[in-house]
Amino acid sequence: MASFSNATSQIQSIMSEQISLLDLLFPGFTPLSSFVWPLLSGAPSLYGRLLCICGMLVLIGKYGPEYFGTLLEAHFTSKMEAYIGNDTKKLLHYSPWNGRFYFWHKRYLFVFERMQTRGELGFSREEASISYFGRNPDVLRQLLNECRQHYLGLNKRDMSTVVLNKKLKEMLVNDILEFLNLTTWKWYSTRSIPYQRGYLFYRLPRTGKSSFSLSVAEQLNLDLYILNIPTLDNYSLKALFAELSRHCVVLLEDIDASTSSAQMPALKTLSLSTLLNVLDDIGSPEGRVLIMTTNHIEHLDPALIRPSRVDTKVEFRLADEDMIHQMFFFVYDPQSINVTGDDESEHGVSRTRAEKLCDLPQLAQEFVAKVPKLEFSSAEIMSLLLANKQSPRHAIASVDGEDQR
Ligand SMILES: Nc1ncnc2c1ncn2[C@@H]1O[C@H](COP(=O)(O)OP(=O)(O)OP(=O)(O)O)[C@@H](O)[C@H]1O
Repeated sequence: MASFSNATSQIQSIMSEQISLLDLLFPGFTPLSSFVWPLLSGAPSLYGRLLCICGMLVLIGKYGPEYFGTLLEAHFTSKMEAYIGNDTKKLLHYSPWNGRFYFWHKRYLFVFERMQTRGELGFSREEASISYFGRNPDVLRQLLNECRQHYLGLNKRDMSTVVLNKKLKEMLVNDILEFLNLTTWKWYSTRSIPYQRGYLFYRLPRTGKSSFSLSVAEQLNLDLYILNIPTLDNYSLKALFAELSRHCVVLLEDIDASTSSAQMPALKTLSLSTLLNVLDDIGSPEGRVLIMTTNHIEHLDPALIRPSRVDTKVEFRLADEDMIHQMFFFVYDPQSINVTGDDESEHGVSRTRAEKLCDLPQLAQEFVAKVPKLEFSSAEIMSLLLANKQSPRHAIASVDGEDQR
């Protein structure tokens, strides 16, 4: 026992020299150790000491991970924080979520955290942060740049890849272009009319409503905000609209969810009156192109789509002759035809590229003639063509199940 006490007092004296250094790394080390050492060295019996050690281990087990986690975060990680909605110069897909997860990227360990906090006056606000275990802020910057590039790419959609009836597409693009014209802006401002334009894309699912909206923003180089109505509440919608940038496209998807609570009763805390107020807010940024989409126009409250809020209603229909024709050429675009593909040789005779291109208009006609008009969505026809992307003949054959392959 005496040797144990001597050893502990020696350790104590060595430790005291290094204490100031440990205190730098572990704040609170001195008061804790000055409390623990007397217990360990002065307890009356071995059992007493063992009891103290067990007590300490329990305490460390309970509070240690959190304490060391906080220490790690404070001293050994770099962190970037953002309030949701404070960056108006980027594409934004808004889907509220709370939680934290760890991930590896390029040999670094990162933590992504998203939380909802109560700000002043009790308003909730969302914060997001990314930390990594290391002290070089460039690593975080690189990660964010990569995420941004990836995200921008995800929401890019070239207008030529969205097949709509030619006349309808032209009408829509011209309408938006005219709205964004400087002369139009002057016209609105001299008459003190809010410089905003609203569209409702409605009717059938999988007909390209969202894809076309993305392509409008891409084509006209406008900031795009995609808001999914079922995931929004009153506060987040207001906060988002307050942060919109000038000249932007706001895509409100599944707008019927704002007037019907049948879909997600648990999540739905967005009221129609808030939505209407936000849309009418005269403080909204100028040049806002609002696009609402729905597959159930009959469920919409008439107030939501009255003329001052929605200027143009566009019905997205099933594929007509013109669209089927366009889709055929889109998939078998001459530039992308595989000229060496086996399926392109007939009766064992290999055919030249020029010969195949000559056939395309004829094949397109056959395909258009076979596909029933206004019966299939663009997505359905596209998927049939893509399944036979190496061979237009197989696509034609598979329209009515004639494909013998
Ligand atoms: N007109 C089209 N041109 C090209 N691709 C299309 C077209 N319509 C649909 N697609 C394809 O089908 C998929 C669904 O399209 P999209 O989400 O744009 O349709 P939507 O009308 O918005 O559907 P929903 O109402 O179900 O949200 C996408 O992968 C898209 O590429």
